[in-house]
Parts: sequence; C-alpha cells; structure tokens
Amino acid sequence: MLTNHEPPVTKTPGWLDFYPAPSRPRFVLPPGAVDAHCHVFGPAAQFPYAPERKYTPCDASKEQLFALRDHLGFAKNVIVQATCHGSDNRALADALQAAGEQARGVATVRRDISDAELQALHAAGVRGTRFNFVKRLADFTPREVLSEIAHRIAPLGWHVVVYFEAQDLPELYDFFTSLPTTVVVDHMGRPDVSQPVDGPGFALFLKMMREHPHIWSKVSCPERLSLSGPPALHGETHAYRDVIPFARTLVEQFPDRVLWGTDWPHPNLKDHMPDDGLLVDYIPHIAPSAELQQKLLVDNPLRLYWS
Ligand SMILES: O=C(O)/C=C(\CC(=O)C(=O)O)C(=O)O
Repeated sequence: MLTNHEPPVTKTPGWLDFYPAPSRPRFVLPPGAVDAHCHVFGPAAQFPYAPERKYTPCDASKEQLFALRDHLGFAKNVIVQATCHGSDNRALADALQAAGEQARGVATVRRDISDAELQALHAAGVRGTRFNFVKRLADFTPREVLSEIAHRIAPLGWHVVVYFEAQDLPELYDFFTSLPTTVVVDHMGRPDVSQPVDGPGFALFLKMMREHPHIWSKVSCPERLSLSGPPALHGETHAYRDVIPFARTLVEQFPDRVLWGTDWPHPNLKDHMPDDGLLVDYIPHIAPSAELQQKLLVDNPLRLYWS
C-alpha cells in the first residue's frame, strides 16, 4: 500500500532485469575467487534511489547478490556504488555489514564528507571511492574536487575506481596518472572493440598501464562492449569473442594488476541480459592458465581489498 511519502518507483523504460535462473558455470572457479565488480540496487522501499539519478533500475538486493555468489562459486564480492544511488551509500553499507568478511565496497563520496563518515564507511568494509566520467551516468565534477577527495581517502589506504569511455582517455590521462592512490579502471576503459587490439585507441590505454604501475584494470563487461557477440545465452560457452583479445592482452601483460567481476545486475544493457553462469565461462578465454586465473580471481583482489 503506497502512502504519500512513497511515490511509485518506475523503472527506466526498456529496462532489462537480471537473468532469472543463471546456469551453473562449466568453468570451476579457483577456491577463494572474488567477483570484484557487482552492485546492489535498493530495494527502493528501504534504500530509495538518488533524486539526481540518470536511470531507475530494478531492485537487486543483497540477498539476491549473495545467492548468485554462492551459485556461481565465488567466495567474495566487491560491491561498487552505482550512480542510481548517488553518494548515498546506505544500501552499500548495509550489504557490506551483512556480508562481513565476504565483501568489500567501493563508495561514492562528496568533498563535504566528514572524517567520521569516512571512518564509518571504512569500518563497514569500503576500500575505495568511484569517480564516474561517463556523461550519460553522472554530472560533471571539477578535477580539483576529485583530487581533493583522492587526497582525503589516500591515508585510509583506499584507492580510486574510475569509469570513463575510451574517447575521453586523452583528456583524462594526466589526471589519472597524477592521482595519489592506486587507480582501478572499470571495464578496460570501454575500448571500441571494432578497432584492432593493436590499434591507436587501445595503445594509449596500454601505454598508461605500462608506464604507471599504480594503474589497474578490470577486464570485465564483455556483454557491454561486444558488438558481434555471440551473447552469453542458450548454452554459449565461448561468448563475446570480439572482446577477448582486449581482455586477454591486459591479463597477459599485467597479470598482477587485473580484476574480474560479473557486473551483476548489469545496469543499462539494451540488447540482451547475459546468463551469469555463461559469463563465468568467458573467464578461461581471457585467462587461459591456472596461474593467470589465480592472480585475476584470487590473489589480486585479496591484495587490493582484504590486506
Ligand atoms: O555497472 C556498471 O559498471 C556500468 C554502468 C552503470 C554504472 O556504472 C553506474 O550507474 O554507476 C553503465 O555502464 O551503465
């Protein structure tokens, strides 16, 4: 029953909900594997979406996330604040508290956050803050404000997660490389996978990784980047083949600075919703040896989030 204080929450038109009954992956994850990029959304009745949001998702609760974690065979999650919750980290903190040592978080903080609030987020399990430069998702924040935030969180041992699109890297390059913390790039900086992996676009990203050892990359989100598929649906265990060379290059060249995550519940996909079990079957195509899988899925996330 709705009251005056609870306006109905209407999803963005065309919203795709997460895959209802994912298959069990054929690829057996190494013990201790971490899903290092996933979200919780709401539930809106308990944790309302931010007024300034650019989309309204389906609810995706902590209980549903933890059930997926167990079903796929992950031991832990890194839960990343999404823009639909703005800088209100209550849903994130609630999920982290419920998960205990099985989750860490990446929050969104504003420059006016108090030291006590930062400490509370740290106690809940937050280990990073996210700067989102994707224009359809977030309003512009001046670089000096972001820089100030980075200097505030650095003494806590936190890092900065950045999300941007490949065409904006030239303009953002100097800002990222001068940040005082480890910098983790979401989804490989969203390369244009219709271009060759050894072309000029991805070359700039590789140069940034090569020349700046404080920069890491998530080799996640083939379902968002792929142009030719095939999608992770209908039993397909060799999905998103056009993205594989990009992710595999990063895993092989920078094995100690890559992370992988499901991106569940996959906000803003327009074309299809992947079967998360088949998405896990993508991993051995980008990390072909047991040694690379161990670093990508266990050693790297544990070092960054649990040490
Ligand atoms: O879930 C992701 O990583 C990607 C997103 C959503 C997002 O980043 C956000 O809302 O903060 C996207 O490309 O729409």
